[in-house]
Amino acid sequence: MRELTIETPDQSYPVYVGEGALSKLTELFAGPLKGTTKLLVIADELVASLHSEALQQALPPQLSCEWLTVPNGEAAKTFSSFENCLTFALEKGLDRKSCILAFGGGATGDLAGYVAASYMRGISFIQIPTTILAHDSAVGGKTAINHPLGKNMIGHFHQPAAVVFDTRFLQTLPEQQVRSGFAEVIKHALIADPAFLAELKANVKSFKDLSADFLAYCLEKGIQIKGEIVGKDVKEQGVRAYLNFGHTYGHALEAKLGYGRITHGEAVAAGMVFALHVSERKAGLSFDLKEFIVWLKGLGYPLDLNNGLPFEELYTLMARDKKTIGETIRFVLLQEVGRPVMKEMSRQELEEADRFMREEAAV
Ligand SMILES: NC(=O)c1ccc[n+]([C@@H]2O[C@H](COP(=O)([O-])OP(=O)(O)OC[C@H]3O[C@@H](n4cnc5c(N)ncnc54)[C@H](O)[C@@H]3O)[C@@H](O)[C@H]2O)c1
Ligand SMILES: O=C(O)C(=O)C[C@@H](O)[C@H](O)[C@H](O)COP(=O)(O)O
Ligand SMILES: [Zn+2]
Repeated sequence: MRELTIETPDQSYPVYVGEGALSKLTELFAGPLKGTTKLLVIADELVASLHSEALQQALPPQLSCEWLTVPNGEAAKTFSSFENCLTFALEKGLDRKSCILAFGGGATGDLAGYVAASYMRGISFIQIPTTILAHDSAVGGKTAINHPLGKNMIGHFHQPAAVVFDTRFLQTLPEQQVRSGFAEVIKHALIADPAFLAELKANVKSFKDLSADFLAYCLEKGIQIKGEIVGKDVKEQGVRAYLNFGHTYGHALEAKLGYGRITHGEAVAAGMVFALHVSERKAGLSFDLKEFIVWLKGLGYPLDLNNGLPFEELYTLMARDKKTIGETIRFVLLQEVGRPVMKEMSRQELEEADRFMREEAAV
């Protein structure tokens, strides 16, 4: 197990990552979180059915603990689910010294983090992620639920007190979720580290033979890259937006197709191909996009997600992206691998890239 630290100007917190990380929970409640009155575990229902015993055994026995399961996956990030969590917390008498434990993937983490950010104007929470993708979502304090008109539109920045990432949970992840999580690993490599991208391409030809050691290395790398960026710009006034590479188009696909119909990582993978294509035209990127697409397809990423979707509707959704200022849609592009830049996009440029996805990337 490794300990990484996320340092922001206002706070710093540990990320424990590796086999057995759960054992850190007792230390946390004897140390920085001493004085906690009550725990509330908000758990993905599927994750609870697979792994609740392991978490139960790792919790400090002296603390009273309530459990609430929420729908698995994206269905957790709704207004009604948010309200249920708050009602449950009130009924069970959580106070300002209580602590929420988010147990599941990014969807549960985003929901539970938002509940923690909102309850009594903010109580502490710990992320206990169970997916590969959550090496991204559990770090950095973005919490949110979805709105039918846009992904993650309602939320807060609220940093966890700690991230306890026990990689033993990953053993039960289905391949589609491994693929989804790896899209964010690839994103971290693309925006920050060409050598890491080369390692990924050389070592990951299929998700079936991914070694536990290489996976652990990828998770640490991703967390380090993300942590460094978040530390410079917690509330996304500047460089943090680079972590949104591939997300403007990706989020539009997720919203249009219906949250949870495709995985977040699948949407981001398509969004990255879209953004790389634009980067070649607009940001001077020199990149073998064809080879990259072949690699992604070989790994099973579907790149035809816009099939049958009118561009007009994707455009409306992209225009509502959080990076949009006034009428101007802004995209994160790459000048080189590891050198992102923000650019304003015209409707014509977006339409051309959407056509590229339909006619070239997908075939
Ligand atoms: N806050 C952030 O910075 C941030 C970053 C990236 C993504 N996100 C958000 O995270 C969400 C995606 O997260 P995710 O990919 O973890 O998806 P998820 O939470 O929807 O989980 C995916 C599926 O895997 C199942 N699952 C989770 N852990 C499992 C395990 N150990 N074994 C078997 N099944 C398991 C879940 O029940 C679910 O069906 C999206 O909503 C996305 O917007 C947030
Ligand atoms: O942490 C960030 O900043 C990111 O952009 C990470 C993304 O992978 C993540 O999907 C995030 O939730 C997207 O943020 P949003 O502000 O576009 O909703
Ligand atoms: Zn993401």
